[in-house]
Amino acid sequence: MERKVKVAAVSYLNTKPLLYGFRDHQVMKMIDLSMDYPAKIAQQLIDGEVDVALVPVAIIPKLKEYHIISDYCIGAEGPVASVCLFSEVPLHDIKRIYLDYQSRSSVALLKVLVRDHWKLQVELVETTGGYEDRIKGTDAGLVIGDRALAQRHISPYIYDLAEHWMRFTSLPFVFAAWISNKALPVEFIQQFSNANAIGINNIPAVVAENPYDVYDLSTYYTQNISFPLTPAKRQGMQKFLSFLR
Ligand SMILES: C=C(O[C@@H]1C=C(C(=O)O)C=C[C@H]1O)C(=O)O
Repeated sequence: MERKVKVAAVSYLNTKPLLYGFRDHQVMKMIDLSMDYPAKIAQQLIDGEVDVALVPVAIIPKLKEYHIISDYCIGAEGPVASVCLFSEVPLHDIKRIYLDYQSRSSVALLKVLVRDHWKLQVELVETTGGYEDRIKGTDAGLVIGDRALAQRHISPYIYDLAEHWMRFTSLPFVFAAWISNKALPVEFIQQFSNANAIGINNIPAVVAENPYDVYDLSTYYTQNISFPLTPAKRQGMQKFLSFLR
Protein backbone atom coordinates (compact mmCIF):
# COMPACT_ATOMS: atom_id res chain seq x y z
CA MET A 1 0.00 0.00 0.00
CA GLU A 2 1.24 3.47 -0.86
CA ARG A 3 0.08 5.22 2.27
CA LYS A 4 -0.74 4.12 5.76
CA VAL A 5 -4.33 3.33 6.68
CA LYS A 6 -5.55 5.80 9.31
CA VAL A 7 -7.24 3.87 12.10
CA ALA A 8 -9.11 5.43 15.04
CA ALA A 9 -9.99 3.40 18.12
CA VAL A 10 -12.05 4.06 21.24
CA SER A 11 -9.89 5.23 24.14
CA TYR A 12 -11.79 3.23 26.79
CA LEU A 13 -10.83 0.10 28.70
CA ASN A 14 -13.36 -1.88 26.63
CA THR A 15 -11.07 -1.58 23.60
CA LYS A 16 -7.86 -2.83 25.29
CA PRO A 17 -8.44 -6.49 24.32
CA LEU A 18 -8.87 -5.53 20.64
CA LEU A 19 -5.71 -3.41 20.61
CA TYR A 20 -3.56 -5.68 22.75
CA GLY A 21 -2.22 -7.64 19.78
CA PHE A 22 -1.35 -4.57 17.68
CA ARG A 23 1.91 -3.91 19.49
CA ASP A 24 4.75 -5.71 17.75
CA HIS A 25 2.32 -6.89 15.05
CA GLN A 26 3.19 -6.38 11.39
CA VAL A 27 -0.12 -4.59 10.85
CA MET A 28 1.48 -1.63 12.66
CA LYS A 29 3.63 -1.06 9.55
CA MET A 30 0.44 -0.50 7.57
CA ILE A 31 -1.46 1.84 9.94
CA ASP A 32 -1.44 5.13 11.80
CA LEU A 33 -3.39 4.51 15.01
CA SER A 34 -5.14 7.25 17.01
CA MET A 35 -7.55 7.09 19.93
CA ASP A 36 -10.43 9.21 21.18
CA TYR A 37 -13.92 8.91 22.62
CA PRO A 38 -16.62 7.37 20.37
CA ALA A 39 -18.48 10.54 19.26
CA LYS A 40 -15.14 12.10 18.20
CA ILE A 41 -13.96 9.18 16.10
CA ALA A 42 -17.42 8.88 14.57
CA GLN A 43 -17.04 12.43 13.26
CA GLN A 44 -13.52 11.65 11.99
CA LEU A 45 -14.82 8.70 9.95
CA ILE A 46 -17.78 10.73 8.60
CA ASP A 47 -15.43 13.58 7.63
CA GLY A 48 -12.94 11.21 5.99
CA GLU A 49 -10.14 12.18 8.37
CA VAL A 50 -9.60 8.46 9.04
CA ASP A 51 -10.15 5.35 6.91
CA VAL A 52 -11.20 2.85 9.59
CA ALA A 53 -12.64 3.41 13.05
CA LEU A 54 -14.24 1.54 15.91
CA VAL A 55 -17.35 3.66 15.51
CA PRO A 56 -20.75 3.71 17.16
CA VAL A 57 -23.03 1.72 14.84
CA ALA A 58 -25.71 4.42 15.24
CA ILE A 59 -23.74 6.63 12.82
CA ILE A 60 -23.87 4.09 9.95
CA PRO A 61 -26.76 5.99 8.29
CA LYS A 62 -24.49 9.06 8.13
CA LEU A 63 -21.79 7.33 6.07
CA LYS A 64 -21.94 7.62 2.27
CA GLU A 65 -20.15 4.29 2.02
CA TYR A 66 -19.38 1.79 4.74
CA HIS A 67 -17.78 -1.62 5.13
CA ILE A 68 -17.84 -3.60 8.37
CA ILE A 69 -14.36 -5.05 8.59
CA SER A 70 -13.24 -7.80 10.97
CA ASP A 71 -15.44 -10.10 12.99
CA TYR A 72 -14.97 -8.17 16.23
CA CYS A 73 -17.05 -5.48 17.85
CA ILE A 74 -17.95 -3.89 21.17
CA GLY A 75 -21.15 -5.76 21.91
CA ALA A 76 -23.09 -7.42 24.70
CA GLU A 77 -25.32 -10.46 25.16
CA GLY A 78 -26.56 -9.40 28.59
CA PRO A 79 -25.63 -6.61 31.04
CA VAL A 80 -22.71 -4.61 29.59
CA ALA A 81 -21.95 -2.79 32.90
CA SER A 82 -20.53 0.34 31.24
CA VAL A 83 -23.58 1.74 29.44
CA CYS A 84 -26.19 2.60 32.04
CA LEU A 85 -28.84 5.05 33.03
CA PHE A 86 -27.83 6.22 36.52
CA SER A 87 -30.33 7.68 38.95
CA GLU A 88 -31.13 8.45 42.56
CA VAL A 89 -34.78 7.50 42.00
CA PRO A 90 -36.55 4.55 40.32
CA LEU A 91 -37.02 4.64 36.54
CA HIS A 92 -40.61 5.86 36.52
CA ASP A 93 -39.85 8.77 38.87
CA ILE A 94 -37.13 10.21 36.59
CA LYS A 95 -38.02 13.62 35.12
CA ARG A 96 -34.88 14.52 33.16
CA ILE A 97 -32.03 12.54 31.59
CA TYR A 98 -28.63 14.00 30.74
CA LEU A 99 -27.20 12.35 27.59
CA ASP A 100 -23.53 11.43 27.24
CA TYR A 101 -21.72 13.74 24.77
CA GLN A 102 -19.10 10.98 24.25
CA SER A 103 -21.69 8.54 22.89
CA ARG A 104 -23.72 8.04 19.72
CA SER A 105 -25.04 4.45 19.94
CA SER A 106 -26.03 4.53 23.59
CA VAL A 107 -27.81 7.88 23.24
CA ALA A 108 -29.81 6.49 20.31
CA LEU A 109 -30.47 3.26 22.24
CA LEU A 110 -31.64 5.21 25.30
CA LYS A 111 -34.11 7.12 23.11
CA VAL A 112 -35.50 3.86 21.69
CA LEU A 113 -35.91 2.37 25.19
CA VAL A 114 -37.46 5.56 26.61
CA ARG A 115 -40.00 5.78 23.81
CA ASP A 116 -40.79 2.17 22.90
CA HIS A 117 -39.87 0.00 25.88
CA TRP A 118 -40.08 1.99 29.10
CA LYS A 119 -42.56 4.51 27.68
CA LEU A 120 -41.33 7.37 29.85
CA GLN A 121 -42.29 11.04 29.67
CA VAL A 122 -38.93 12.66 30.36
CA GLU A 123 -36.88 15.63 29.24
CA LEU A 124 -33.71 14.57 27.38
CA VAL A 125 -30.81 17.01 27.72
CA GLU A 126 -27.70 17.06 25.50
CA THR A 127 -24.37 17.67 27.25
CA THR A 128 -21.01 18.97 26.06
CA GLY A 129 -18.78 18.18 29.03
CA GLY A 130 -18.82 16.74 32.54
CA TYR A 131 -22.39 16.44 33.85
CA GLU A 132 -22.12 13.51 36.28
CA ASP A 133 -22.47 15.88 39.27
CA ARG A 134 -25.94 16.82 37.94
CA ILE A 135 -27.23 13.25 38.42
CA LYS A 136 -29.31 14.12 41.50
CA GLY A 137 -32.90 13.83 42.68
CA THR A 138 -35.17 13.24 39.67
CA ASP A 139 -32.37 14.17 37.23
CA ALA A 140 -30.74 11.02 35.86
CA GLY A 141 -27.84 10.54 33.47
CA LEU A 142 -26.72 8.18 30.75
CA VAL A 143 -23.00 7.51 31.20
CA ILE A 144 -20.79 5.22 29.08
CA GLY A 145 -17.29 3.77 29.18
CA ASP A 146 -14.83 3.99 32.06
CA ARG A 147 -16.80 6.87 33.64
CA ALA A 148 -19.80 4.55 33.85
CA LEU A 149 -17.75 1.92 35.69
CA ALA A 150 -16.93 4.63 38.27
CA GLN A 151 -20.52 5.91 38.43
CA ARG A 152 -21.65 2.42 39.45
CA HIS A 153 -20.18 3.17 42.91
CA ILE A 154 -22.19 6.40 43.22
CA SER A 155 -25.74 5.96 41.90
CA PRO A 156 -28.23 3.77 43.77
CA TYR A 157 -30.35 2.98 40.68
CA ILE A 158 -28.57 1.53 37.66
CA TYR A 159 -30.42 0.58 34.46
CA ASP A 160 -28.15 -1.35 32.12
CA LEU A 161 -29.03 -0.49 28.51
CA ALA A 162 -27.78 -3.72 26.92
CA GLU A 163 -29.75 -5.77 29.46
CA HIS A 164 -32.92 -3.79 28.80
CA TRP A 165 -32.41 -4.00 25.01
CA MET A 166 -32.25 -7.80 25.39
CA ARG A 167 -35.45 -7.83 27.45
CA PHE A 168 -37.09 -5.68 24.79
CA THR A 169 -35.94 -7.52 21.63
CA SER A 170 -34.39 -10.84 22.81
CA LEU A 171 -31.34 -9.89 20.71
CA PRO A 172 -27.77 -8.97 21.64
CA PHE A 173 -26.59 -5.39 21.08
CA VAL A 174 -23.66 -3.99 19.12
CA PHE A 175 -22.39 -0.62 20.38
CA ALA A 176 -19.44 -0.22 18.04
CA ALA A 177 -17.81 -2.05 15.14
CA TRP A 178 -14.71 -1.62 13.01
CA ILE A 179 -16.02 0.23 9.98
CA SER A 180 -14.17 1.65 6.97
CA ASN A 181 -15.47 4.43 4.72
CA LYS A 182 -13.82 2.90 1.63
CA ALA A 183 -12.93 -0.57 0.34
CA LEU A 184 -9.57 -1.76 1.72
CA PRO A 185 -7.20 -4.46 0.45
CA VAL A 186 -8.01 -8.00 1.55
CA GLU A 187 -4.49 -8.55 2.89
CA PHE A 188 -4.85 -5.51 5.15
CA ILE A 189 -8.19 -6.75 6.52
CA GLN A 190 -6.69 -10.18 7.21
CA GLN A 191 -3.75 -8.71 9.15
CA PHE A 192 -6.08 -6.35 10.98
CA SER A 193 -8.46 -9.14 12.05
CA ASN A 194 -5.53 -11.29 13.08
CA ALA A 195 -4.19 -8.49 15.33
CA ASN A 196 -7.63 -8.07 16.91
CA ALA A 197 -7.91 -11.76 17.74
CA ILE A 198 -4.70 -11.92 19.79
CA GLY A 199 -5.99 -10.05 22.85
CA ILE A 200 -9.44 -11.63 22.63
CA ASN A 201 -7.73 -15.01 22.92
CA ASN A 202 -5.51 -13.82 25.80
CA ILE A 203 -7.85 -11.95 28.14
CA PRO A 204 -5.86 -12.84 31.32
CA ALA A 205 -2.79 -11.17 29.80
CA VAL A 206 -4.81 -8.05 28.90
CA VAL A 207 -6.19 -7.88 32.46
CA ALA A 208 -2.71 -8.38 33.95
CA GLU A 209 -1.30 -5.35 32.17
CA ASN A 210 -4.22 -3.05 33.08
CA PRO A 211 -4.43 -2.76 36.88
CA TYR A 212 -7.86 -1.32 37.72
CA ASP A 213 -9.67 -1.40 41.05
CA VAL A 214 -12.94 0.29 40.04
CA TYR A 215 -14.42 -2.79 38.36
CA ASP A 216 -13.23 -6.36 37.80
CA LEU A 217 -11.84 -6.31 34.26
CA SER A 218 -11.84 -10.06 33.95
CA THR A 219 -15.62 -10.04 34.46
CA TYR A 220 -15.94 -7.01 32.18
CA TYR A 221 -14.09 -8.65 29.29
CA THR A 222 -15.60 -12.12 29.60
CA GLN A 223 -19.14 -11.60 30.92
CA ASN A 224 -20.12 -8.04 30.05
CA ILE A 225 -18.49 -6.95 26.79
CA SER A 226 -18.85 -9.58 24.06
CA PHE A 227 -16.35 -9.10 21.24
CA PRO A 228 -17.23 -11.59 18.47
CA LEU A 229 -19.50 -10.08 15.82
CA THR A 230 -21.78 -13.12 15.54
CA PRO A 231 -24.82 -13.57 13.27
CA ALA A 232 -27.10 -12.90 16.28
CA LYS A 233 -25.25 -9.61 16.95
CA ARG A 234 -25.60 -8.60 13.30
CA GLN A 235 -29.31 -9.28 13.65
CA GLY A 236 -29.47 -7.14 16.80
CA MET A 237 -27.62 -4.40 14.95
CA GLN A 238 -30.06 -4.47 12.01
CA LYS A 239 -32.99 -4.36 14.43
CA PHE A 240 -31.46 -1.33 16.18
CA LEU A 241 -30.80 0.44 12.84
CA SER A 242 -34.41 -0.21 11.82
CA PHE A 243 -35.53 1.75 14.92
CA LEU A 244 -33.36 4.68 13.84
CA ARG A 245 -34.94 4.95 10.39
C1 LIG B 1 -19.96 -0.61 25.89
C2 LIG B 1 -19.56 0.55 25.48
O1 LIG B 1 -19.62 0.74 24.14
C3 LIG B 1 -19.39 1.98 23.53
C4 LIG B 1 -20.49 2.82 23.31
C5 LIG B 1 -20.51 3.67 22.24
C6 LIG B 1 -21.62 4.66 22.05
O2 LIG B 1 -22.49 4.76 22.91
O3 LIG B 1 -21.63 5.37 21.03
C7 LIG B 1 -19.47 3.63 21.30
C8 LIG B 1 -18.38 2.83 21.48
C9 LIG B 1 -18.24 1.90 22.60
O4 LIG B 1 -17.12 2.23 23.34
C10 LIG B 1 -19.02 1.57 26.42
O5 LIG B 1 -18.44 2.56 25.99
O6 LIG B 1 -19.14 1.36 27.62
